[in-house]
Amino acid sequence: AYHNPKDLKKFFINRDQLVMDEVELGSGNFGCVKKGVLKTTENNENGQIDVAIKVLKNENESLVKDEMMREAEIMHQLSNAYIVRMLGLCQAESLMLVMEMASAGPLNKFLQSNKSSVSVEGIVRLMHQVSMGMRYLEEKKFVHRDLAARNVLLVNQNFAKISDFGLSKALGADDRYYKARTTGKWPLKWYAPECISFHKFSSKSDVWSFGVTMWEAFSYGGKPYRKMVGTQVVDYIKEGNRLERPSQCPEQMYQLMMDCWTYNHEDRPDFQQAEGSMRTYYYSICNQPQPSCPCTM
Ligand SMILES: CS(=O)(=O)c1ccc(Nc2nc(N[C@H]3CCCC[C@@H]3N)nc3cc[nH]c(=O)c23)cc1
Repeated sequence: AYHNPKDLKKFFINRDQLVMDEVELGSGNFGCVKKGVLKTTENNENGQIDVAIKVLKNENESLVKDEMMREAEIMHQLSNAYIVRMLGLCQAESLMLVMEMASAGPLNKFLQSNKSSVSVEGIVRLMHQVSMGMRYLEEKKFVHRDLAARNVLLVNQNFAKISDFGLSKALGADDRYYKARTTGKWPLKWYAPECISFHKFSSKSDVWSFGVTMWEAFSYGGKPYRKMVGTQVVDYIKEGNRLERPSQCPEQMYQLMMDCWTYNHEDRPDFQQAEGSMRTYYYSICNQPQPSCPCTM
């Protein structure tokens, strides 16, 4: 179970501050994510913030509740422009995780329905933002363990944020990886070989997932390894095969993806290197002068 729940105490929101829509934004095996509004009284100004509320379905299971508390504890330690923020927890009809709203939703869905209006340069910008968020996680020694286009959310078509920390782990100060004791419902198509063979998760395995997420983005929300199931992908990769270059994907971006899919994690780039490659390429193609921080679009 999580420790020091009192740290999260000041993050508890009382139920009458929340107005929940019936609209369901998405769902997973934990429950669902709903649209809502958080009423605030910042410096006695009555305001309200759009929020996304993660609601547990079978609340009674303390296991699921513990998992959400651990997710909250991780998000509580993160503060970065390219990572979805947690606003607080609410214990009411069920336990709820109140998060920042990214109203354009998951990257894969957005690209599937906006192929014509998002340029390759726009995708490079979004994936550079994801690499900056992941570089921050790497520096803070957190492993995400579920990086995929479905878990990259868009504020708008120029601004991406990493979400869904349900599988994330904080590494010990001198740990180089997290060792999972049991396997779960794992997104095998996004997992590096060492995750599947040895259950070892590190920022280097997140780099592998970043490569698959890049492939999804440059395929405008395409599904990776279309004709295969997860276990077939393991052999496909072992034999040296990799996802093919999406038709719109620039050579340099495909080269970076291939580097992210280096079989041996020691020879894979880390996010400091991957972010540097993304930044160099992005600045080389975008024609407008660079604002100090790309998120001030
Ligand atoms: C374009 S849309 O109206 O379909 C739409 C869909 C989803 C969202 N937003 C979110 N979705 C989801 N969906 C989860 C649901 C469970 C599977 C993984 C998804 N990332 N998690 C979060 C979390 C924090 N903040 C969010 O805004 C958020 C916004 C709009």
